[in-house]
Amino acid sequence: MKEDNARLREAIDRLSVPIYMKDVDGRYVYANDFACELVGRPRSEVVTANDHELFPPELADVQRANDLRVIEGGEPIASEVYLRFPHSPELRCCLSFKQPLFDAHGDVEGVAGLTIDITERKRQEEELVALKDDFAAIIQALPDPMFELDINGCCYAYHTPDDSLLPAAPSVFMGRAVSEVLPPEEARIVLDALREAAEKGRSSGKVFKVETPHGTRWFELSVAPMAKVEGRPQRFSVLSRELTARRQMEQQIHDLAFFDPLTRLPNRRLMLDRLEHALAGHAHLDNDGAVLLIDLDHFKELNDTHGHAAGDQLLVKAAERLRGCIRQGDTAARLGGDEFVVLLENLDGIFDRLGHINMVADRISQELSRPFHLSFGQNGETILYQCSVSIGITSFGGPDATATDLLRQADTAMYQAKSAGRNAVRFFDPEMQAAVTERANLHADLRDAIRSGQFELYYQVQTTFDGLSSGAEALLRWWHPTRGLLSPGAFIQLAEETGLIVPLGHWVLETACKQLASWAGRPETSGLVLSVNVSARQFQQPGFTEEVAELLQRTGAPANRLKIELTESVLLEHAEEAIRNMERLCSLGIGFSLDDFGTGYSSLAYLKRLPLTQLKIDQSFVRHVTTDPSDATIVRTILALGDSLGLSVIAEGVETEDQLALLAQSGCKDYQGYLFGHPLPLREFEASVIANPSAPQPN
Ligand SMILES: Nc1nc2c(ncn2[C@@H]2O[C@H](COP(=O)(O)O[C@H]3[C@@H](O)[C@H](n4cnc5c(=O)[nH]c(N)nc54)O[C@@H]3COP(=O)(O)O)[C@@H](O)[C@H]2O)c(=O)[nH]1
Repeated sequence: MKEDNARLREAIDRLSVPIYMKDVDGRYVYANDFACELVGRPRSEVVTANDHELFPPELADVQRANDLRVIEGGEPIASEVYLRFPHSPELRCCLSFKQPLFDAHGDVEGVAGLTIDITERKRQEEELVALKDDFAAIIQALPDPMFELDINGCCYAYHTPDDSLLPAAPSVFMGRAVSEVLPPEEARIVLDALREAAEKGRSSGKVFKVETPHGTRWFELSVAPMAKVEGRPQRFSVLSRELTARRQMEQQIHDLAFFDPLTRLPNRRLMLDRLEHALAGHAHLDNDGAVLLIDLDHFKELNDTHGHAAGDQLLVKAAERLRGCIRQGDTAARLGGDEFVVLLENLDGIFDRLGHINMVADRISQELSRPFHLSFGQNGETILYQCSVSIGITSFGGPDATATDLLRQADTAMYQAKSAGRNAVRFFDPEMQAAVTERANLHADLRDAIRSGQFELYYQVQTTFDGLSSGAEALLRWWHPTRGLLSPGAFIQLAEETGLIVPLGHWVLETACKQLASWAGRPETSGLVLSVNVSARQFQQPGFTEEVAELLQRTGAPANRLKIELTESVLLEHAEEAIRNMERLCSLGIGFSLDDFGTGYSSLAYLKRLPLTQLKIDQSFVRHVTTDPSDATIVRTILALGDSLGLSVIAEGVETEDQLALLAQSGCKDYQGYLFGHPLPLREFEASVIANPSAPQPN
C-alpha cells in the first residue's frame, strides 16, 4: 500500500498539469513538479509559501478568494484563471479546479487543486462564436430569401430580406411543407431540387416563379445539404436567388427583338419566324394558310399634314383593330411604316377556305375604314380620320414556297390592289383572284336579285306508297340575268354566309304560304302539304317564329299543310332554343321534317326530344340502296327508327323502279325523286298533280 502511494505520488509529481495542496491559510503543503516549474521556484521554496509570495498580487488575490470560497463553502469549484506557464511568454487561459480537503472530523483543513490549460479550446470556442456571428451577418446581408427545409420541403428556418418577395407572410412557411404554401408546379420544382441535392450533394439552376401580392417574381434555387445532426432528419439550405429583374430584362430584350415598340404587334422578324414555322409544319401536316399584306392608303399624307404624332396614333389604333379581326392562333404583325401582315394558319379545317380568307380581308377592310379619332399636338387637336386599305393576299399549302417568296407574292398582289385605285383586295394566285371576283360579283348580283325579284319556286312532288301525290317540296330557283336558271347549289351557301338568306328565306316562306292558301281553295290541291327548306341562319334569326305566324295569318295559309325542312346542324347548334322555337311553331300546326337524315350525328335520346313529324332519308343512301348492302341496312334502320319514334319517313332521290321496290319492301311509304317527277315551275307542277290526283290528307 505504501509502495502504491509512493508510485501514485511519483506519477502526480510528473504530470504536466499543475497540482497542489494548501492549508486553510493558503500556504502550499504540496506542489507537483509542473506547479513548481510554473512559479519558477524549487519545491522547497514553494511548499510553506502562499500565493502572494509566489504570484503577482492580482493573480494571488484571485487565487486566495477562490480558496476561501472552497474553504468556507466546503464545496469544489471550477473557475477560469490566466497564468503564465513556464517557457510560455503569453498568458494562458486555465481552468482551475479546487477541492476542499477534510480532516478526520469533517472540518475543512485545506484545498487541493489542479489547473488545466484551456487556451486552445478557448480560442477555438471564440473562433466558433465569431464564425457563427460572421455567418449570421452574411445571411443577414443576403439579398435573397433563404430557407432551411427537410427533404419533404418542411420549413424549419428562413431568412428574408424583404417579406414582399414571398407569396405569403414568412411565418406561414414555418413548420409547413412547400406543397402547402406554394402552387403545385412550384412546389414540385422545389422538391425536385431537394431530391437532387440529396442525391448529388448539390442542386442549382432550377427556376420557378411565384405570384406574390406585389406581382410575379422569378427565383433560381441553390440547394445544399446541411451538416448531419444525430437523430435529426437531413436538412437542406435552400437559397432562392431572385431573378425577376433579369427576367424582366430578358423579356424586354425579347420584346425589342420580336415586337414593334409602337404598336406592340409582332415585328417582321417574329412574323417571318412564325411563317417559316407554319411552312415547316405544312411539310408534315395539312397546314394551309394565307398571308395578307395590308397597306394603309395615303398614310404619308396624314403624316405630312398632321405630323408624325398623328401618324403614330393611327398606326397604334389600326393595330388594335387588326388584332380584333383575327382568330386566336393567327398573327397580326407590323412590317414597318404603314405596312401590316396578317398570317392565317390551319385553314385546312375550314370548309370554305377561300371564303374564310376573303371574309377576313373584308373584315379588315371594313374595320380599318371606320373613322379614327386622332388627338395630337400640344393643344390636343382632334380630328376624325377615315382611311382605306389595300390588301394583297397569297396562300400557302401548294407547291413549296419560302416565307420570303410568300411575302413577295403578297406584296405584288398588294401593289395590284393599289394600282386598281386603292381600297381594294387582290389575290396573287390568278385562279383564286378569279374565284374571289366571281364570289364578289355573285354577292352583288344576289343582292340585286332579291331587290328585283329574280327568284321562282319550283315544286317537286312527294308521293305515297299507293302512287298518290301527298305534297311537294318547294325548291328555289334564280333566274340570273346573264347566267340563266341557277339551282340553289350555286348561291345558297353564299346567301347563308352573307346573311342574305334572311330576306331570301322570307321571300320563299311568303311565296310558299301564298301558294298553300291558293291550293287550299281548290279541291284537287287542297290536300297538298308543302315542305319548305329553312336554313340554320334563318331559323336562328330572332323573331323567326313570329315571322312565320304573321305570314300564316296574313296569307291565310293552313298551318297544318306547311312543313319546315331543317337539317341536323340547325338543331345541334343552340339546341334548347331550337327546340323551344319548334314547339311554338308546332303549336300552330306546322310540321317538321329532318332533312338529309343519316348524314349527321343525331342521337336517339336527342331525336326523342324534337317535335318532329318526319325523317327524310338522305338521297346518298337511296342512290346505292340496291347495290350497297350497308346503304340498304342504313335505310332499314332509319325506317325502324322512324317507326319506333312514331315519325313518318320519306325517301328522297328515288330515281328507279328497283330503288322504289326495295324501299317499299323495307317499309318505306313516302317518296320523292325523279321517278315521280322533277322539280317543276308552278303551272307544270299543278298540271301534273291534276293528272295524278293527290292523296287525301287528314285535316
Ligand atoms: N334554305 C333553302 N335551301 C333551299 C331552298 N331550296 C332549295 N334549297 C336547298 O338546296 C339544295 C339543292 O336543291 P336543288 O338543287 O333544288 O335539289 C333538290 C332536288 O332537285 C334534288 N332531287 C330531287 N329528286 C332527285 C333525284 O331523284 N335525284 C337527284 N339526283 N336529285 C334529286 O334534291 C334536292 C332536294 O333535296 P332536299 O332539300 O334535301 O330534299 C336542297 O337540298 C335544299 O337544301 C330554299 O328555298 N331555302
